[in-house]
Amino acid sequence: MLTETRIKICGITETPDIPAAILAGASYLGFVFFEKSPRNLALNDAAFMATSVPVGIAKVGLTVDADDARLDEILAEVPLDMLQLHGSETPERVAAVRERFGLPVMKAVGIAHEDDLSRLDEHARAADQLLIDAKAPKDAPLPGGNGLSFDWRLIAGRRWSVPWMLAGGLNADNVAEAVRLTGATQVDVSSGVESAPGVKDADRMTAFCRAARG
Ligand SMILES: O=C(O)c1ccccc1NCC(=O)[C@H](O)[C@H](O)COP(=O)(O)O
Repeated sequence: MLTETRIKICGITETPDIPAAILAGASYLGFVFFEKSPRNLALNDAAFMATSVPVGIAKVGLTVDADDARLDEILAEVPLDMLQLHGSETPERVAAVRERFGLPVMKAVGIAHEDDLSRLDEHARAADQLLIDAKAPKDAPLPGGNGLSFDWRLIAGRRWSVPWMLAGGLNADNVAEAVRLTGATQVDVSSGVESAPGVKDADRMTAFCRAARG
């Protein structure tokens, strides 16, 4: 059976990005709560934006090594459907966040070499979904959203016990090949659909979704 590729557009920063991303074909929208990011959202802005997301489109809150107090603060204001943990959270921390906040958790795992793959297995035991991303270089300003890809052959033919999403440096020109090589049924993009860091571009979102679905 053919399944349509599900798409997450991460780093939504403006309210008009929401209908543009949904019209393009996104099923998940990512809201970044990380101060160092050009896509960081103030809680009141995110809360306002969340009101314009229709039911059926998942609002994903991205945090980096956030403690319980920070997650409490975010969730008190912003009605999210899923948390994306994009720092160095352990499987134990992932399990604790699921338990305490009662939301599905997607754990981002950075891949650069074969050695990194064991972390996917460990996190598959704790998280609801995996987000398989490029490992950020040591001197990168951000732990994700850098527009860098990894060698997709590292995960070709591999499967995990939970749903997973391919991320890292995807764009309209390479996503079809990435899906073909890895067998991903879900993909995530941020920089590849921007005209500048933090500025989403409607035409790029449309081209990306079209290419992802072949
Ligand atoms: O987008 C950010 O600014 C960001 C900051 C801190 C951690 C993660 C961040 N973004 C993650 C993503 O947007 C995606 O989930 C993924 O890394 C793909 O990003 P890109 O390579 O830019 O498509």
